[in-house]
Amino acid sequence: MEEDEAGIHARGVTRSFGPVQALRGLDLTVPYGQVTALVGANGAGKTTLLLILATLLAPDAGEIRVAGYDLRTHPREARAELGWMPDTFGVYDQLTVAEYLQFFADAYGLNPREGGDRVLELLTRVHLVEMWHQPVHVLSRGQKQRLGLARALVHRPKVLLLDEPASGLDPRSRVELRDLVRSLAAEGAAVLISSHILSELEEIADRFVLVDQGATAGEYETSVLRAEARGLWRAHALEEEPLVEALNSREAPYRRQRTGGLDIGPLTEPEAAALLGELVAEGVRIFSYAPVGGALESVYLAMTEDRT
Ligand SMILES: Nc1ncnc2c1ncn2[C@@H]1O[C@H](COP(=O)(O)OP(=O)(O)OP(=O)(O)O)[C@@H](O)[C@H]1O
Repeated sequence: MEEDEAGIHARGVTRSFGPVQALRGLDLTVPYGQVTALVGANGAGKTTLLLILATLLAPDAGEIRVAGYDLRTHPREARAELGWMPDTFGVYDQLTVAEYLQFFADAYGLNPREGGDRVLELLTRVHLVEMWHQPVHVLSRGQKQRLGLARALVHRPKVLLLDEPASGLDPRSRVELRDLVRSLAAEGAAVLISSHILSELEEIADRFVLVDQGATAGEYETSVLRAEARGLWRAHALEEEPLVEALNSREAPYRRQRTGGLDIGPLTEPEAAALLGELVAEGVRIFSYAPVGGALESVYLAMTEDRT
C-alpha cells in the first residue's frame, strides 16, 4: 500500500521509559474505510502507541504519517485530521452536555452556526440528545463514553483513535457503538481501535494487528481468520494424554490451547461427529466438544502461547 493511501502509516516506532522498552520498532498501517483493531497483552505497548499517534507523546525514533502528515514536521496538521478517544478522560463537570461539545467545536475552529448544528447532529448520533441540558457530571460512565466519542468526532476527523471505547458500555450501547464505528469507516474514516474484548472486535474490525512486547507480531484480515477457524472443534477430556494418543494414531490435525483443551480439525460436522463417537468408544473421557467460536481468540491464544 502507498503511504498516503493509509490514514496511519508508522514504521520502526520505538519508545522507552527509563529501562522499559515499551515499543521496539513497531510497524502499523491503518487504511481508510476500514476498522483496524490493535490487540495485545497487558503491557504490550498499545496505549503508548496510541498516545504517540495522538501526538501526546514523542517517540524516540520511527517514521509516522497521519492523514499523510509527518508527525515530526506537521503535528498540527495531523492533529486537525485526528479524532482521539482515550480510555479515560476528564470532563468539565460544570458544563452541560451541549456546552461541552460546543467547547470542542469552538476549539476546532468551527463557526458558531456550523458548530451548533454539528453538536445537535452528534448528540443525536450517540443517543444523548435528551441529555443536552444536563450537567456533564450527572452522566453515567457509559453516557460519558458516548460523549467522549462525540467529542472525538466534532471536527469530522479522517483518522480515529479509540482506546477501549466499549469499556463501561451496556450491551445495547456496545451494539450501537459497533454500528457507529462501522458507519464511520463506511464513510471513509481510518479507524484504529484498541480493546481486550476479542469477540466484540471480531464483529467490528476488518483487520487485526497483534502487538507483542512492543513490536508487531502479526497482521490478519478478519475474513481470513474466520475462514481459518471454521471447522475447528475444541475438545476437553478429563485426561488429555489418551485424547492426544487417539488423535496421533489417526493423524488428525490438532493444536493445544493455552487455556486447556485441544482444537481439532478442520473437520466437517459429520467427520466431527464420527470422531467423537470413536473417541468415546475408545474410552477417552471427553466432557466438552464444540465448534471453536471466536476466530480471533483462537489465533490470539495460539500466537501468545509461548509467552513466558
Ligand atoms: N509513563 C510511563 N512510565 C514508565 N513506564 C511506562 C509508562 N507508560 C507505559 N509504561 C510501560 O510501557 C509498557 C507498555 O505499556 P502500555 O500502557 O503501552 O501497554 P498496553 O498494551 O496499553 O497495556 P494494557 O493492555 O494493560 O493497557 C509497560 O511495561 C508499561 O509499564
